Amino acid sequence: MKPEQSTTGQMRQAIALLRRAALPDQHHLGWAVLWLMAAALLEVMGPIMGKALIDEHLLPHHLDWPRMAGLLAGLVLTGWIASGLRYLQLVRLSGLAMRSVMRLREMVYTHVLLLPMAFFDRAITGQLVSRVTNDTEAVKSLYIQVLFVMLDSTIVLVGTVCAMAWLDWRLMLIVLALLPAVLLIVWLYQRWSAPAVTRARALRSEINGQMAESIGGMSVLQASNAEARFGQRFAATNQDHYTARLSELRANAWLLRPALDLFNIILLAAVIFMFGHREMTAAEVGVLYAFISYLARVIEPLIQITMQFSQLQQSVVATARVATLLDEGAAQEHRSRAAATRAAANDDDSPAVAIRHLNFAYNEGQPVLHDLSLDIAQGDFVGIVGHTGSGKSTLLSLLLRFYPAKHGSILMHGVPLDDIDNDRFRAEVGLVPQDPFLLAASARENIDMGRGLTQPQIEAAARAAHAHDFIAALDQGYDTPLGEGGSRLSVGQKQLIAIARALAGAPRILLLDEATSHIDSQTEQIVQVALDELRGKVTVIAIAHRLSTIRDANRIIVLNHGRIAETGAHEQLMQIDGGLYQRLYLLQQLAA
Ligand SMILES: Nc1ncnc2c1ncn2[C@@H]1O[C@H](COP(=O)(O)OP(=O)(O)OP(=O)(O)O)[C@@H](O)[C@H]1O
Repeated sequence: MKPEQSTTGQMRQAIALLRRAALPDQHHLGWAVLWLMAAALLEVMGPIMGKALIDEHLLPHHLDWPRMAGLLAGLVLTGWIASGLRYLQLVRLSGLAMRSVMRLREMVYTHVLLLPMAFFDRAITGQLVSRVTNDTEAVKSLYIQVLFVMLDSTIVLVGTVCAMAWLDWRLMLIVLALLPAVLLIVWLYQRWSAPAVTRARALRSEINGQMAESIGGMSVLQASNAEARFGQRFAATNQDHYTARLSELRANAWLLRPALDLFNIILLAAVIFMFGHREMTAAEVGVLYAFISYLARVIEPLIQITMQFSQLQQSVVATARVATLLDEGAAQEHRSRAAATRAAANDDDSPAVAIRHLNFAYNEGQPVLHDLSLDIAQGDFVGIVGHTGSGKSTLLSLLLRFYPAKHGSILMHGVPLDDIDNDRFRAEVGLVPQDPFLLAASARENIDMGRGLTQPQIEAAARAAHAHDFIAALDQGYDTPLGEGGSRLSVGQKQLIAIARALAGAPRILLLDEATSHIDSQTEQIVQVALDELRGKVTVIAIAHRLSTIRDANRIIVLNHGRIAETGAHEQLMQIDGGLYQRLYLLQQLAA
């Protein structure tokens, strides 16, 4: 991920992203501001009507009943309409916020799907998931808690101060002069409670982390009889979280509320004192009433605005993190170069794979592959072996276009890899990974992978992978849910489904990345038979730690420190006395 930005940079990023996410709903924002202003105006009018009722009718005993009833009705109605408007705006903004979160999540997820493999070498899964779930959720609080509350409070504050100034500007100045004390109280509260808030938040993630870790490693945990220890660890973290939350609440109960209540009384006393100092005329009693009504409306918005600052900070940081992720460059887009692709599709003579002087390094100055050149004929079965770290998976990743081959070239059926458009490339090249990634879905869905294949196509692929019999024997056949990660199947069965999935796309080239490492010998034999049946029809390139898997390959490439050390069929390589392959083979025989 990119380095952290400055606060202004983050703010700019967050605002740009918010605008992008809320673009289709922009008119709602305009209306929200308008209605909030109307609500504030109505609220400010209430005490003015109260003042008129006291000063013009009650004190002078001028009992003009129709006008008094009108003022009273106005008092009730303005308050009622104002709270109605505020509620409607909250609903409108909540809708906008939730739609923005939905759009953002979609944007982030689809973007992550397009990121190059090099990104995932650096990324931490938990953090990425958190970007899609928690950080996008922070956008909602940015709209509702921060924007709504701040906007609402500012409008009410400005409106109230204006009304106070209209009633008695000197009194208004006194109230304004005392208000910074509210800011001081809230600032002190935030300083006092901030460590507890941060700690509570960190402990909440810790609780989630412990839970996820325990569920993920349940078999190891139970097998090691570690339930009690993990339970104690969890209880301790839970207790810490409780304590942190408690100190947060204590700061609120002991400092914030009492101090603000006290301040409210001081302000009230100051206003009454000022009135006492003047010769109070009957007309001023109404002003006193209006001022007292306004006091609460001045203090509450100020508290709200100040309290939102820390939330604003957190939301901006989270939103900026999402923006940074969206700024990550997507993988190179491979557009259709139709002419080249078509020409190659008809070129039956060119090798399935031609590698020319290929050099590769993940990190500059640390080469992994050195000047590799290799031709693989169509329909060949080629095995790649070598010590751990010799570059086998790297070569496969380059063949799969997970990383761009910057030095040297790779051609498939005569076309440079970069010139084949994405859909065609993914249809032509199938992959069976070491870890057969299965969805928590049915066997059919796991083979289909959303390609919309027909049942005969799925069944044919399953038969070719020798997976049909065990799938058909499941209680609901192809529709049997396989459980999370295929938990209802054995490792070997999962691998056969992964092979069926790769074959279902009718690839011209099939890549196997240590597909037999974790399976039993019996399933390995099934895989061998399946591969044998593909001979001549599909080009198979298989990395194998288990040399028995590729023993029958037409050709075996032995890699050593990123270079081709030996190449030939099994029998030929076994003839090389002291050769790398011979040693690897004999070692495995000894171990067996
Ligand atoms: N994503 C990566 N980023 C940086 N270096 C990497 C990355 N993947 C592999 N390497 C390095 O490249 C070298 C070759 O690794 P590679 O995985 O290709 O070897 P391998 O022959 O497939 O090994 P194994 O049999 O253990 O899977 C190793 O030194 C490894 O540390």
